Amino acid sequence: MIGDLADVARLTGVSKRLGGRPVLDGLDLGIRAGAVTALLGPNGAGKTTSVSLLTGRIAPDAGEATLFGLDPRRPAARRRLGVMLQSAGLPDVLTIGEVVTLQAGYYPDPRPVSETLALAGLSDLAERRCGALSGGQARRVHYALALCGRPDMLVLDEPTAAMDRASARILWGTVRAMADDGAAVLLTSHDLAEADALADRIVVMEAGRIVADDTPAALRARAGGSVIRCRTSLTPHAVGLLPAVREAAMEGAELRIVASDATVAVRALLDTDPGLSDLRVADATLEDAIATLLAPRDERIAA
Ligand SMILES: Nc1ncnc2c1ncn2[C@@H]1O[C@H](COP(=O)(O)OP(=O)(O)OP(=O)(O)O)[C@@H](O)[C@H]1O
Repeated sequence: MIGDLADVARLTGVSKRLGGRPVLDGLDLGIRAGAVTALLGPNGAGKTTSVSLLTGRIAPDAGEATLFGLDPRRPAARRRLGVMLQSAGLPDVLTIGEVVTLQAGYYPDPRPVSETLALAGLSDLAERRCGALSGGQARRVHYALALCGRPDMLVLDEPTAAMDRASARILWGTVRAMADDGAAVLLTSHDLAEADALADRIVVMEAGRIVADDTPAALRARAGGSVIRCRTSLTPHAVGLLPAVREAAMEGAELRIVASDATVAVRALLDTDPGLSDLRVADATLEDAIATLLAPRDERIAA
């Protein structure tokens, strides 16, 4: 909630143009302490731009960005921030232990290097040169660099993108522990299973606006009970009028239907289109909920 005292970072009425086009227009977003907030949305929605504004990498054209109550570009604010970006280089000739030691030296109260390496799952790789790392190992080093200063706010941009599931689970566990310890964590991800597993709160952006801001459970509940997929000659509009159908939209060549009662909806579908094929029914997931939120308006028929 905007104005919440527990917000450690905040965008208030922020507008930003990039390349001559409006990217954000009057955006309000507060990031809370002690919680993991996931920023989700399709490519180009404005997630990275929002993160760049909150972390002081760019300044708003209008409105205000604050970090710990200060302009995010102020060193006093940035010292309390740990950031893991998608694209950042590492010095090839230094070892992992050396880059972490170097980075920790910039902070007033850093973690011991051995603790940082352990949290990032890098204890066995401390002597390895950064030029000889796999993509997933390099991501773990970036994670170590983000958390070595014991930050009050941790910003993770697609943190597990190149990681295997085991490394991702280590990261999720330590991120959760830091949030439980009081840190504000802001995460962007295209991995909805990651967001569902980790986030206390999910903010969905589309075209520079916030279209949902809720807990994962509340978002899932919004998608309804079940999702039905099938091939049918019926239009989404016709299916939207059937009993128990909440929404219907094309997804490639298939029709995707959100139903409050799958049995009632399936019976009506089969009665109306005996030629219907490839029928599948599943519980609604977070991915379904977000697909529903982001479906093009003219394809989405609410019953
Ligand atoms: N430096 C720039 N110059 C011009 N346009 C830009 C610049 N940076 C971003 N944009 C545009 O701003 C919009 C939002 O970009 P942004 O990177 O914030 O999206 P995103 O939600 O992070 O996307 P992704 O999921 O692809 O990372 C896009 O249309 C993008 O093309």
